[in-house]
Amino acid sequence: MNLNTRQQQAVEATEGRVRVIAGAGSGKTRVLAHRYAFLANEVGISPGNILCLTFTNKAAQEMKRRISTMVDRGSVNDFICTIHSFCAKFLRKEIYRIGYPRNFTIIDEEDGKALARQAMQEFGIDRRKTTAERFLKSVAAYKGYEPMQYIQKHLLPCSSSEAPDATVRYLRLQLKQFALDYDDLLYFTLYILQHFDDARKYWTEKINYVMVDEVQDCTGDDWKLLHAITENHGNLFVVGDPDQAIYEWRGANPKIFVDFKAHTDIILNENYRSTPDILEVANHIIEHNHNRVKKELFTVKLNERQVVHLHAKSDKEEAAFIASRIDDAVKEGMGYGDFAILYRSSFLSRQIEQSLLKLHIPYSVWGGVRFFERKEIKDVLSYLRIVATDNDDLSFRRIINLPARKFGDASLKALSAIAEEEDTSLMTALRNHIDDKRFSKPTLRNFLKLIDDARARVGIMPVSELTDWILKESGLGDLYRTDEEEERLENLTELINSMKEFEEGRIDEGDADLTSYLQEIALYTNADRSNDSERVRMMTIHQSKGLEFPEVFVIGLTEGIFPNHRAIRERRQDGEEEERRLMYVAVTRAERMLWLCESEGYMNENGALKFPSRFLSEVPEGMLRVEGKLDPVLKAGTAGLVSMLNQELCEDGEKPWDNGTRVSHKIFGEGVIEGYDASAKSYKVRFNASTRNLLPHVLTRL
Ligand SMILES: Nc1ncnc2c1ncn2[C@@H]1O[C@H](COP(=O)(O)OP(=O)(O)OP(=O)(O)O)[C@@H](O)[C@H]1O
Repeated sequence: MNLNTRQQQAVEATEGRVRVIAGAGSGKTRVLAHRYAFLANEVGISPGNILCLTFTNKAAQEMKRRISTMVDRGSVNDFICTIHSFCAKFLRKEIYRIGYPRNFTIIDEEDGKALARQAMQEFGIDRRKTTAERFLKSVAAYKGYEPMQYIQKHLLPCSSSEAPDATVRYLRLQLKQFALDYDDLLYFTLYILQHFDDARKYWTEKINYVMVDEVQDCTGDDWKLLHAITENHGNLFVVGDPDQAIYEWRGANPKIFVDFKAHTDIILNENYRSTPDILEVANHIIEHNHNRVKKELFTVKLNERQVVHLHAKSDKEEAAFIASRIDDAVKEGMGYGDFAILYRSSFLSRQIEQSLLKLHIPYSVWGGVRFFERKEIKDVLSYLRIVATDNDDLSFRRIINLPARKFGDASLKALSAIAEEEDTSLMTALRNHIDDKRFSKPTLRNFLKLIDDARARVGIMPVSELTDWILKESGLGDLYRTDEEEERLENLTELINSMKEFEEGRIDEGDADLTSYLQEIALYTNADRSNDSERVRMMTIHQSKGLEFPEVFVIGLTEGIFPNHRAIRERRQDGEEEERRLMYVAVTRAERMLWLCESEGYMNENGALKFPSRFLSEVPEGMLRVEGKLDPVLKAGTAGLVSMLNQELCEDGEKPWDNGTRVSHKIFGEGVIEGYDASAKSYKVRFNASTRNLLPHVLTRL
């Protein structure tokens, strides 16, 4: 099977709780795929009883592809997916229990923002003060605080009122459309598992084996679901790498993985991806983290080219160097797809893009604007959503005047008032009041007819054909053709291609209907769809997770940018360590050649001089070949900047004790603080007989 002893052991450890701590490039994807095949082929478990969870949709597709080469075709099923898409599948079957229709909608971040804006506007929240994004964060915190209570209180259709504020209003808008965001998918699934015995019995008996990839990036709620779903059989196999935990800032909790009590523990530390030099750089950097499970990666591969520290005089020069290196290498026989350019923050891509364009090097930016978040894609999907259900007010608002139907703000306001009063959706209100003279226009009648005609075609036409039909009949296609934005038409063609792929994938299951498509698509991101084998790939390091490339450039390695000082200021040591893990992820993406790039100049943020990242100094002298003229003064500059930041954090962290705090001193006895001198960092302490100014280290707080 082409596995090493430990990998083999992991594959065959099928029963109970198994934890695999897998270093970068140590073959965890391979282990997961083989384990699935082992369960299906050797142990004889039906794939319908195995749940294999990946971090992204793209990873799920890749996993399916790998597994399909090892098992019968019928064995690759829908239970190889992300946690959120598992929840969507679960809810499609079970959500009726709490009064929701099976064709509930899933709202992504953009949809959420639109709802947020509406709620904020109604409650007069100034959008210059609170952005929709920030508002949504507070909603998420509200939900996450007591998810079960929040569902009962706000999201069950029978739920009763609470004095409305913007958050409550937002939740009502969600309920009105039966719309679930990503958090809700998880919470609703947990809710049903906890509150409906027969549902719990069915699912926990059905799922005999659960395997989870990238488990270090699971949140506490994800873990709750893993425990709930394995309650019956107890077979939970988790794979992850604490050194690659890069989503703590978003609520992931890698500590749960580190503390997980398994029946079987396996460590994979043989790396098959990178050359020894690259690994050594990675090992040296990650060693600087204190909170980690120590594991040293090794490889039997041979070195090819030394890792380079590229130092340029300006970011323009840095970009030009990279473009010309790629150009030369391609002339010597490498492919554009062999290169990846990784960065901490997306603004760093612009300069490189310009240089690549200059040399006519094909490239793609992953996640610039995510494919399914582009305007034209969302417009078409909104049409499809309205065809699927009248309840979707968001989609209605988006398309009712697209193309123009003489339905402006005033009409929308009038219709909204009616819908609110009658407690129906905008679409239903329009249907019921089409004879009202405010709405009785041929354009609007045509719109209703278009939607009804499309609805009659659902189930007869595949989704791809239906979409094509809507583009023609609605006039949307023409609109984009006159838009002069070539890209939009290309994207629409690509959307229809994606639908065809979806239909082909589902042909055996008879599950390629419009609702399933819309639910699936709501979970997609741009990274899920690109076929970039002939292009240089540019992406943030977060997006590079799980990928590998022969040659990698990590750009913008400037202290402050990477590690990002904002992250460190906000989360102190945790922030610094997560930045370092991000660096570790970046370095370990490279197979044969690695460039660590930075340049001189000034920071955008504050105009200060740029200095090389501390991560570069964490690699022992001589291990990196320096390209460019690196003045030793710059290194000293980095050290100065780091210590200044530490100093700042230290001072911030030492909040002085309040006046009145009781303390004791070896000689003077007990006393009470009466003041603090920030410049001397000393306290004024009153003792029985006198007052003294003393430094904190001689005082003990009582
Ligand atoms: N036993 C093996 N023999 C040969 N090659 C292997 C073996 N195991 C894994 N590989 C190869 O090593 C590379 C890394 O494997 P894989 O992508 O599964 O690693 P990973 O642990 O998921 O990495 P990361 O966590 O860094 O994303 C792949 O190219 C894979 O084919």
